[in-house]
Amino acid sequence: MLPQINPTKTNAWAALRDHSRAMMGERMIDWFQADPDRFQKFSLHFEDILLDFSKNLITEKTHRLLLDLAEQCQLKEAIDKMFTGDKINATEGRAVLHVALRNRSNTPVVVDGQDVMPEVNEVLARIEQFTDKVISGEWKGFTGRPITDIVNIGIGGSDLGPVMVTEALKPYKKPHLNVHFVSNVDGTHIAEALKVVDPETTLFIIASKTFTTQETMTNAHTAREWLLNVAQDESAVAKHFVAVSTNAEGVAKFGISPDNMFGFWDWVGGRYSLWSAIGLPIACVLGFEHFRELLEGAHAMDNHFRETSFEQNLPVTLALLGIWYNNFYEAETHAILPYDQYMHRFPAYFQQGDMESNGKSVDRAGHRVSYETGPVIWGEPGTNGQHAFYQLIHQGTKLIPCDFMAPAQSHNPIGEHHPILLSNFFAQTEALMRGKSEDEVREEMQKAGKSEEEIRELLPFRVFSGNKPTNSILFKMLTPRTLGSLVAMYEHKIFVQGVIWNILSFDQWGVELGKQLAKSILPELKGDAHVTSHDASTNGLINAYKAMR
Ligand SMILES: O=P(O)(O)OC[C@H]1O[C@@H](O)[C@H](O)[C@@H](O)[C@@H]1O
Repeated sequence: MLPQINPTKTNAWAALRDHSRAMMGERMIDWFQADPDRFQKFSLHFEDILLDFSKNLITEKTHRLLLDLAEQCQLKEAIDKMFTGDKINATEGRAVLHVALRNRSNTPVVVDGQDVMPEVNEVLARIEQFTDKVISGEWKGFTGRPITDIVNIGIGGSDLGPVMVTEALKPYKKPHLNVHFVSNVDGTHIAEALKVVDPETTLFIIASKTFTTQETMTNAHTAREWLLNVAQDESAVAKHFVAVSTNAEGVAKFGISPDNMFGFWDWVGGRYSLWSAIGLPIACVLGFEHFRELLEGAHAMDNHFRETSFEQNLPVTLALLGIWYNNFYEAETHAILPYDQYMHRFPAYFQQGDMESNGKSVDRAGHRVSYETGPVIWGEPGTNGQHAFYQLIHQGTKLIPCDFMAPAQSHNPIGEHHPILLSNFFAQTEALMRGKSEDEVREEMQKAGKSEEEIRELLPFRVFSGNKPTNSILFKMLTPRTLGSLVAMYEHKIFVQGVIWNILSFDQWGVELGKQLAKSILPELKGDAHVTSHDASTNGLINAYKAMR
């Protein structure tokens, strides 16, 4: 169990509250002018990753107080508990050990008196054997042809991680294998996927921790029918379907033999599962060697997180900065803005990672919290975002802390593309920090020959207040290892924030109610009977649907 400390009752919180008041009106640009070492003081390195957090609304005092908060909330003890298999997912009575899945040092990790590493290694070895067979063409479909297409059927954590990683690491993809992802229960999703694949050469991976998820089971049955429609022989299922799950019974019931099942364990949370057999599509299309490098990168970040002082610790630093804005500046959202097209699903991945983890309003004792917890996470790749929503970040009324991420080297160094992309990456954080004063706008307009009247009219619209906080995360190149480290960095950031907010980050009861109600509504949609069992709005909508269909 994690310690239960109300963060608002700590001395550090009170000090931060006073300090935040004293900080009103302070400007980052002045701090940069006053201190030539600000960048050195507020930047950290980890392998090929540089985190520059100097463009934040913090002084050395703020930093110290935030570090005090981490100490006073017993973060160190909490980290040790996670890594040593304590059942910190209290409402489900489970350990939280995605770190064991990528524990490349292979040191024992004990849960309920048993080292989990032999089992972890065994599944990894099976993944390697299987992916080698698929990639080499040794694995054949029901007519003896090798696999050309992999369709992963899963949703939430059983989809978002593999989608994000296979997109991010596309340069490492095996050219003769295509991967498709079907998650939505909307028939359109599977229909469109099936249009472009051939039943003789398609392998379906049914990925579901529980193997009961309605969307996944519905899509899996549709895929099975589609295959059997052509194959006309039940034995084809074994050649075209494999499962990734913790539910062996459910998998067998679906008709997939245990030989074609890759297991994982209840101590792997859905949104932390890409490192487990849920990563099977990743290993299949990138090759096991690249999947292993991804795990190694994450493991290196795990070691950094566990062993480095909070002051030098990347995930802890990101987490504390997030708390600073969330709890002392009333920021409600946080943007993740990768300047890398391959990372286009990275913000969506951490929407689940962060919001499903820290979107909680009761503390670890079950009492309603009196302070803000997890922010809304959102974002799009740069530079697209610049031409869409950056207007609000620059000139809107809301404070939006942003993480800007970019690789120094592109996998596609075509012409001037990468320098242009990076010039935007650097320019945006500079613009957000500096802003543009009235004097600067006036001077610029005068130089452009504008009349005094024009200047007076337009000036307020052309001013940028600046002083907007950003982190810049610059890394050498988007390799499997670096991606593994970046993902683990954000996972640990989420963990640190959950610890400090005294909430439980590893359950997700909030997704249950809608599922329950949908189950009771589904039978009501059959037939023409007028529905009256709900509130007036829900009844009205269901009856309108029945009249329209
Ligand atoms: O892997 P499963 O069991 O099909 O679950 C998929 C998703 O189901 C959702 O209900 C959960 O909120 C997610 O955390 C989970 O990843």
